Amino acid sequence: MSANRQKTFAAAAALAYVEDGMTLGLGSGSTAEIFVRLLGERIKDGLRIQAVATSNQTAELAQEVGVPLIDVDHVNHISVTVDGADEVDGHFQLIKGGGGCLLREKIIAHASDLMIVVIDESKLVSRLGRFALPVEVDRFGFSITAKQIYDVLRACGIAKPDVQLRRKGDGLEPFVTDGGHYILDCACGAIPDAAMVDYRLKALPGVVEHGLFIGLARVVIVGEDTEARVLEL
Ligand SMILES: O=C(CO)[C@H](O)[C@H](O)COP(=O)(O)O
Repeated sequence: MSANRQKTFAAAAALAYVEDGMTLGLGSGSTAEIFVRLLGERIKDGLRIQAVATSNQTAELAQEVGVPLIDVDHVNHISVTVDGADEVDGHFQLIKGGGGCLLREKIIAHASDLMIVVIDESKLVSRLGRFALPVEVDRFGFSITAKQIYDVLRACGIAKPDVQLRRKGDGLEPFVTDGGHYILDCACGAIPDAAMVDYRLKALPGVVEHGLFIGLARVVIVGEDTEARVLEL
């Protein structure tokens, strides 16, 4: 069955958490985009909400489908954020950033009363690390930072980390985030202690943010072939 169908079940189930008058955080990526489109339909039917977007791409889509956006610096309170993920483990720890939006996604998730993650079944893992961990870094001295990240990952028990600068589709130019930073994709294989990696990466001066989301998600909605399964912490 298609991942797209599963993503649609998950995104549709997240609408049950949306109430009139809320300010929502809108995640990024294909599953979050399905949610934004469904939200746009609800708004046409009379739902009244406002939203902040976690990427320029999501902001453009929200405008296209009629979801009212508010400037992030004019937001007092975010009730619910709905976002996708690249991996989710049994403790609701996530790897995010496959789309390169992890910094804004983490800022908004952290500021929200509730983060809901919407995924297809393929994203559930017993241990994080099969998906390369994205780390957003300042462009200045990124090669130095890459070496430091390698050393941190080794010190965290990852035997052979592979740290690669993310490039655009053409493979020539580095990928640049909405915030103007580079992404280093760190293939780890498996991450034995995600909390330690989180702590030690954040201590590096060149690291702006990384894609480990720990202690943020409280609801995970897994799209399956015929329905969505709602997991709550
Ligand atoms: O973290 C993200 C973007 O930075 C996305 O949420 C993540 O990559 C999942 O995307 P998709 O729903 O397309 O599989």
